[in-house]
Order: sequence, then structure tokens, then C-alpha cells
Amino acid sequence: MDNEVSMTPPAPTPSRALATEAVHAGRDDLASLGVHAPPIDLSTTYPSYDSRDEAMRIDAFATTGSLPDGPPVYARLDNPTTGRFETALARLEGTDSAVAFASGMAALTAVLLARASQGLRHVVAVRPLYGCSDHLLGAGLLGTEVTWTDPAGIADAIRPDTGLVMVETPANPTLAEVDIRAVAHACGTVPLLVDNTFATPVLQRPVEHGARIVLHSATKYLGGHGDVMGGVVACDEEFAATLRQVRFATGGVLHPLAGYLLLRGLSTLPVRVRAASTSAAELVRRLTADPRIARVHYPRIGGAMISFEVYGDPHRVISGVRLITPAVSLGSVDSLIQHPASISHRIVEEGDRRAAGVGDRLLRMSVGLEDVEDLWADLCQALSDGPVPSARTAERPLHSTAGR
Ligand code: MET
Repeated sequence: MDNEVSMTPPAPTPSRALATEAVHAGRDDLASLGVHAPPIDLSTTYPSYDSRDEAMRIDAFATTGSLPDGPPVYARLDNPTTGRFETALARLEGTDSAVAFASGMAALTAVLLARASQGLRHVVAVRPLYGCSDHLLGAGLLGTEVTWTDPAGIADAIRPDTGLVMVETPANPTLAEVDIRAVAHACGTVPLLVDNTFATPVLQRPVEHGARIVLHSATKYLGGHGDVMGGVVACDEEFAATLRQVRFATGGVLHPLAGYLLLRGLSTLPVRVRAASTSAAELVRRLTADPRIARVHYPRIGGAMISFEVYGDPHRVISGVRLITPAVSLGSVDSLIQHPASISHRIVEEGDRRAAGVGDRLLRMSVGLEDVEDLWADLCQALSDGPVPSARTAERPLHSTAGR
């Protein structure tokens, strides 16, 4: 008996803290497999001597979109390594399921196609969104039609063919926040999609506030090291099944090596997000007190993204950084800065961009894990091409999202 007790792993605790899930979700079977790190399955195809069984499994997937029992037949249906990342992300977001894609844009594309395939081609959306999301909705590339509105106008904008309401909060790049619960209420039976890329499940779990679909560019905080591109949708199993069918049909699959890296990234997500957020809040405090800065944007829920408007030439700041990397993207261990009007939101028509608060003097910074004093020193020299102001000049009170 003693032997039996020691050999049987204890049943997983039903509700584990986020930090625990981040490290263990998607890995529950590893000890029983006799390994410590997750295996990487690079197979594109899976052998079977039973073609009748394969036909049945393909039929079942085509009919239901459920994960095949046993090997996936072909890598466009599923992959066990990527499946671990999907399991873990669903656990962190508090959803039944998650479906991973080659990028955040492939993930959003699949959501739009899934709804359009049900005859629901109309989308209601709140600006700002990430520039390419805005473009994908607005350009009609997928045969969808968008109505842009503010949160208060959502209920009125919904039509019988509305398949989706989409918001991003905090929004890229202004960090504007929407009240997810209020918006979800306004959506009625139409599913609300929240792009949770900036907040991550560490700071916000949209499903707990009534959202039905959560989108991530996994390239950002989930991966966390600037070396893997991916996207993921967390949702109920019914919608996940449709997304898997779209993914199979359109081919925007995540590579299993990326799936491995994303699972690995999740294990440090809470630590990374909290540490970078502490530095970001300190930089916000100093920037708000700095006479070279016209306005600082920082969301109430916190996070590691900050935006600020300069009185001077924003392009000089970009060309002046030495430690901070002047590059688009975000969520890496190292800090990045970019000029949204030139890069991340360039594709949005200028008038729409400005109306959404993305002005020409706005800079967006993704705060990484460097020492905050080094980041401040670099920002200061880039802002002034001069020496770092003394600490006393940074003692004015903290204020966020306010102009001066
Ligand atoms: C190609 S531009 C943008 C990449 C990324 N989504 C960002 O906002 O930085």
C-alpha cells in the first residue's frame, strides 16, 4: 500500500493560484511521462496502418472541430506541443479552451472568418485598436464590415448580422481603458472579444467580466523574450472547435517550436509582468513630473506599457535612445520604444488615427526588466540630448493620463 501511495501523483488542486498555473499548467502529465521538460513534437504527419480509422477521425474533426482522439493525423489539425501552450493559456485566462495561431493577426483573422461563416459579417469595434487590427476590420479584406463607436454607442450599433464586438483594453497605443463589464452588458448576446495583449491574464481576466473571447498577440508578453511569433484565442470549447476548423482550412498554425517557447514564456509571465510594471509605474511618476513631457498615459490597472507625448520632436527621442531599443513590438525582457504614428498605427488613415488619440507627438514604450535607474538615465538623455536631471526634479506627484 505504501508503495501505491508513493507512486500515485496527488490529484491536481481544483483551483490553483495564477503563479502556480503559470508554472504547471500544460505540464501535468510530465512526471508520469518520466520527463521534466515538455517534449517537442515536430511531426508534420502521423503514421497509421488503419485508413478506415483515419477517415473516421478526419470526418469527426470536420464535423465537430473537436481535438482528435489520439495522434492528430496531420499537423494542421493539432500538435501536442502547441496543445500544452493552449491548455496553459486557457487555464490562465479561465476559459474552457484556447486555440493558437501563427500570429496575433492570424488569430483575429480566424475569429472573423469563424463568425462570417455563420453569416455574421458585421463587427462593432471601439478605437483605438492595434493598427493592423483596425486595418483588418476596416479594409474589408475578409468581407467583414465594421461600425466604429465608443463604448456608450455599442448597444445602438449592434445589428441582426453583428457577429462580434471588439475592444482592446488597455488599448494600443494610448492605453485607454474600457469597462469590460459595462461593455459586455451592452453586447447582449453578441460575443465580446477583448484583446488582452497589453494587460495579460496577470492583470486582467476579461472572461471574469463578461467577455466571451480573449485575443492575444502571444509574440508580446506571453512569449516575453522577443524571439517567438504567435497568436492565441481563449474562449469556450464550442467556439474553439470552430476556430480549429478555420485553422485547419486556412493553415495559420503555430509552429511547435513556437508552442514550446510560448509555454516556457508563460512560466515566468507573472514575475516578468509584475517586475516590469513596478519600473513602468516609477517611470510614469518621473515622466509626469518632467517639464519636457506634455502628457503621460498609464492605465489604472497598471502594466508595463507607458505612452507619453513630448513637446519636442518625437523622432529625436527615438534616434537618441542607447539602452532602450528603438523598435516596434512590446512585452520583451528588454525595453522598446516606438513612434505609433510612424509604425504600429501607420496603416490607419491619418484622420482616424488622430481622432483615436494617436497624435504625432505620442511615443509608446514597453518597459522591460532593466534597472529602472538605467532606463530613466537613457530616457532622460534621449529627451534632452543632455545630462540626467537631478532626482529632485522628479519629485512632483504621480499622475497618469492627464495633460498639463
Ligand atoms: C508591425 S507593427 C506592430 C507590431 C505590434 N503589434 C505592436 O503594436 O508593436
